[in-house]
Amino acid sequence: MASLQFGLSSSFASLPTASRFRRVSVRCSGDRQVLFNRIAPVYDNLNDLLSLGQHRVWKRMAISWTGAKEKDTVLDICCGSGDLTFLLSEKVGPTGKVIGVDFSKEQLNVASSRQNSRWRACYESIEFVEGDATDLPFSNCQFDAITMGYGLRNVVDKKKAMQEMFRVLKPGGKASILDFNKSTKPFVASFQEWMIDNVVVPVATGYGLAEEYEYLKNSIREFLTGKELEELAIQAGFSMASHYEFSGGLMGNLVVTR
Ligand SMILES: C/C(=C\Cc1cc(O)c2ccccc2c1O)CCC[C@H](C)CCC[C@H](C)CCCC(C)C
Ligand SMILES: C[S@@+](CC[C@H](N)C(=O)[O-])C[C@H]1O[C@@H](n2cnc3c(N)ncnc32)[C@H](O)[C@@H]1O
Repeated sequence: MASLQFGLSSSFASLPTASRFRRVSVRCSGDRQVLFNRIAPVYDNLNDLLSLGQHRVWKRMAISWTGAKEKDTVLDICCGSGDLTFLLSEKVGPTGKVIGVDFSKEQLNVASSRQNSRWRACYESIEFVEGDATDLPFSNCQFDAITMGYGLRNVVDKKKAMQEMFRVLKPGGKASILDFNKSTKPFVASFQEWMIDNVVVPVATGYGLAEEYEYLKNSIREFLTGKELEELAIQAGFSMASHYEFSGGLMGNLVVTR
């Protein structure tokens, strides 16, 4: 039975469109919540189109790094429309438990309707919950593994999000954090920005979402490098942290062990 719990309310969702955005300057958490609500109806299609389907490969890699197995209880933070949540449920099976958490009601609605529209025994073990990555509505040491795909970069308080991941993971549990890589190589960083300016934004403009996708470039500029992410994880208490770059350095995955 599909399940969707709503714990928070978006005080920004009812604002008129004109007051929701100022060009590319998406700074506070409420603005980001509005942004992800707005892109929800086209988010999955655009990911397939812009990455030429590659994001599915990156997500499978992220899942394999969690070490999740049958019967585990696992969490997908910033689950959005649920790609990683569904993949996790295939790993833990119908006897496991999977929770997808996100603060965008519209993304959760897409995730929930995907859960209802394609039945698989393992999808019965999924629960979607509305909540904030910096204040997770779960008790300490509850999860065997965690995923977070393209989430951490969008969270305003990244240190708090990392501390929350540490708190809810069981000792020995792993979190796998997939995102754009903030490369230290000037050529890679320039190519990434070129792709966003010349491919991503023009395509998104066709969907009336130019500003929402322009935000990507600044969010990567303001993100942490692989080394800085490893340091943040160690400061949050994790015993091991390794960051891997792939797809020519465009993408990265941080793997941390509690
Ligand atoms: C996975 C993709 C986007 C996720 C995504 C993440 C965000 O934080 C957003 C924030 C605001 C709006 C939208 C998003 C969002 O969609 C798609 C990524 C596509 C890449 C920009 C382009 C990838 C190019 C390639 C096809 C890879 C080529 C690899 C080659 C080996 C060099
Ligand atoms: C780019 S999407 C990624 C969705 C999905 N994980 C994927 O890989 O396709 C980022 C998601 O993070 C969510 N998000 C951003 N900040 C958040 C926060 N502080 N708490 C909960 N969710 C958040 C957004 O609502 C959005 O659904």
